Amino acid sequence: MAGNSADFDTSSVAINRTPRTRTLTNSSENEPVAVWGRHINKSYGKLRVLKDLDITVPKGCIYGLLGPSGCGKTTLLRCVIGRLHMDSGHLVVLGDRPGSRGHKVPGSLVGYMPQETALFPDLTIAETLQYYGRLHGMDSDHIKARTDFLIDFLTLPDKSRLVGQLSGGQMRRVSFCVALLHEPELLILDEPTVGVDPLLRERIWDHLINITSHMGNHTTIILTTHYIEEARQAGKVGFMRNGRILAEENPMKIIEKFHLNSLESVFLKLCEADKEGTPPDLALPNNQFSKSSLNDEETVPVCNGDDVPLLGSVLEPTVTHSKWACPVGLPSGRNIAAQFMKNLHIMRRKIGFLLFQFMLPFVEILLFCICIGNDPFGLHLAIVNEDTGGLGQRYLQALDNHSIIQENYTTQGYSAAYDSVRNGHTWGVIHLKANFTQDLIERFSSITNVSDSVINGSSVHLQIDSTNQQIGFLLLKKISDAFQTFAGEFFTDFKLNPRLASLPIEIDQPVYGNSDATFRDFMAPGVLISVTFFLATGLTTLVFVVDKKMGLLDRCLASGMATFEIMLAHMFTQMLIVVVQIAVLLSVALLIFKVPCLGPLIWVILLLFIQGFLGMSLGVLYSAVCSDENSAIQLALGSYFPLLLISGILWPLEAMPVWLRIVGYISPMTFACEGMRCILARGLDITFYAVWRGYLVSTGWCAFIIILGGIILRVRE
Ligand SMILES: Nc1ncnc2c1ncn2[C@@H]1O[C@H](COP(=O)(O)OP(=O)(O)OP(=O)(O)O)[C@@H](O)[C@H]1O
Repeated sequence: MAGNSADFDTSSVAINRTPRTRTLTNSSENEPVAVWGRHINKSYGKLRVLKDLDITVPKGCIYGLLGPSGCGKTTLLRCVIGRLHMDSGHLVVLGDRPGSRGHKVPGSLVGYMPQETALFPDLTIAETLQYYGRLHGMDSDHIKARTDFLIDFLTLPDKSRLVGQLSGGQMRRVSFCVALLHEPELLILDEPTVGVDPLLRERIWDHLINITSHMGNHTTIILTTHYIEEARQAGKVGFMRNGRILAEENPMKIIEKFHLNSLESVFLKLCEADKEGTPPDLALPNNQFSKSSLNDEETVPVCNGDDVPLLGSVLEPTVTHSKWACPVGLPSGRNIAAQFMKNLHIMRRKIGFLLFQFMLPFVEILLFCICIGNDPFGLHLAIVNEDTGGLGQRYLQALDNHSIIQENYTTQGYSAAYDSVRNGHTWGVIHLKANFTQDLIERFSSITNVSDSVINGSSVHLQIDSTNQQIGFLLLKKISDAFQTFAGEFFTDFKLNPRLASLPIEIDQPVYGNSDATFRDFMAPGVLISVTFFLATGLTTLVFVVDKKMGLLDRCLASGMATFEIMLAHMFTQMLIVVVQIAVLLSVALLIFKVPCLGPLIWVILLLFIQGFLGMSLGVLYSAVCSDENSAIQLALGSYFPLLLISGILWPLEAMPVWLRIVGYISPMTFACEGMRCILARGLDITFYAVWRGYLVSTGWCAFIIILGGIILRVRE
């Protein structure tokens, strides 16, 4: 690669420019440099992990990063691949700052093998490599050839085996394959030989030496290892302690310099010297970029080529919060497609989960249609009929026998009937007094001169248990309906107009809906919206949480994917499930239970589709906010009921206090629910304000939540 490049002389460094990367060279030896870092600082909260660290990794070299557990090796590597942002310092990787716009670090210039396995257990080995190959823009033939080679080289089992069924060591080797797959210029391997048998470890080292020595300076490798002596095979080792690199040198040279016989002894010696605060006579040999040399003249070297001045921009002042320096670019179709295909493979393996997802809306809407909206029936009422004239009995015969089961307490008396209500055996008492017939005749015949006692004696006396409002309403309605029927017949007998028995209120045909509308008709639009919304939320609530925990998210991002692309791909995949869920919901509600749909079905489907998308966005937001499954599930469950209550789905919004109504109006489902009600029950289409407002607000919420989720994910990275 270097051979193809045009050289630029600088006062302190030489820069080679190639189509893939810009190369920084160490001026004293004219040695091209792959990674160059100075004064790197990084803290996690109050914990200072990297402390003014310097590192120089020559191109085409194997660099062994050695140090005790917790000294900051992984943190440094994650800074190098652009997955962590330094608090301050200068870092140049393959000619530019990691994470800078257009630079494929993180991305295809790097192959990253993290410490944890970070593989999708539901993919086969071949699918795993195919996924990462696609992310790196490799064509199918190339991916296949590399897959066959790597499987053979790392003695992996058949490529159709599921990753989740491999042993720990085999998984680590697959993880190693992923890093090697696209033959990147920089390989970052965090403990590549852990859990690998000595024979294979030797082969791995041979391969690493092979790819660094037989391809010019094309490939540079930085690796960490706990087997300190295996790093003798590296071209350069860096001894790290307490967030600093104590020394960098060729392993054999450093052993010689200290007159010791192992790297371990050298490291001990360096640590002792560091503890005593007297650095051994070794500090960063041949390093022209050491702290002392970072004076003004050298930090901004002049580029005398006619191309982009490189180091001037590279060595800008301290980098802080560079995550804001590179705003989200346009999502890449290739990345989204790769992620989408990967998600489809995983989904295919989870048939049980899929069936469950399709059964859920079926069961929910079925139960709703069966359980909600029907009139209660078989309600026991205690009857005390002391009337002997016959009209009392005639009235009781007018009662709806399906709704009310009459229990005769006439002989036991009123107090026994009352006790039956108190004991919960009946819902109320109907009491007809002894003179009911005579008093009623007098009431109707001498309407101008009726005494209170006649009115009292001719009334149906009712005492009910009103703890259940719906049952109370129904009993009152049935008992008064029965009276009107009975009185109408009574008037007919006397050749009078039966309508005299009715209240003097004429109820005409409703403008919208019908006079026998049920509570189900009121709730159905909201239930369709809320079931779609919450099922979709459930689908995505855990996606990032699980990926984050397993290190999968980190690896995808290190491969050049943007969080936004992962989000979109997840939503596209889950949308397939949501579409089926909507189909199930509508089929059951409209076809089986004949929930009225007077408006165009297409608008119903579209509104549910948007609500599904909105639900998924909310799930993604929960997933972005939470770092473990428990908190994500708690958040999703905790928000379910409040959202349902303030959206006017269970009870009209008009019944809420005004201040809460405002909250209700801005909640994500309220206007959608209103819009849905207008389409289903009123037969309106999208040209009506109450309908298009539902689409507009839902779409606005989608955009807001996706952007917020994207920002939170990016900040939390
Ligand atoms: N995300 C994080 N938040 C807070 N502290 C962290 C985080 N990641 C790492 N640390 C802390 O930073 C220090 C350095 O961690 P790091 O993983 O870089 O060490 P390491 O040298 O790679 O260790 P090992 O060899 O065991 O992997 C440790 O004390 C670790 O607990």
